[in-house]
Amino acid sequence: MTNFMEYTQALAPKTKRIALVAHDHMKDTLTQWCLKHKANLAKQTLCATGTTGQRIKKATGLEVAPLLSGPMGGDQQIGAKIAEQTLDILIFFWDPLASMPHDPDVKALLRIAAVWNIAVACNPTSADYLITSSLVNTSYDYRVPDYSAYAAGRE
Ligand SMILES: O=C(CO)COP(=O)(O)O
Repeated sequence: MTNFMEYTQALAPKTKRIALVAHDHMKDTLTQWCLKHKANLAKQTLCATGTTGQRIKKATGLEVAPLLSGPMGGDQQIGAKIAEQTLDILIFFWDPLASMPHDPDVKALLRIAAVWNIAVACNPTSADYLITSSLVNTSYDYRVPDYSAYAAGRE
């Protein structure tokens, strides 16, 4: 298995670290989206949950660091990267028309992405806007929220 941290450290600081995830009915959509933005994505550091990553790799030839399959803990692995501040962007085409056995993991991933103020896109239109943003290919450093006042208020 390729080490995502090694990728991250070896690449230029402008490179954004992006996680790609799609539920089964959305995998074709994400694969098409990756083909459309292949040139841009090739400049970034990519990781993906198991099955999603295999599909993207096969369709695009992009280098994608593999994680576990979503229901087996892949969503949680991505959540851990966000909490450790080693991920900048989450592209997650979750399925709005199906329930998932690992729904708590899906919800936890979206929650932790909001907590750490990372960029998230959940559909192709938002993902188009995000990946074509001038911020993607700069060393723009997003602000990590300060929740100390909130924590103090709860004591
Ligand atoms: O279930 C997923 C995200 O919640 C995606 O997992 P796979 O990429 O392994 O299908």
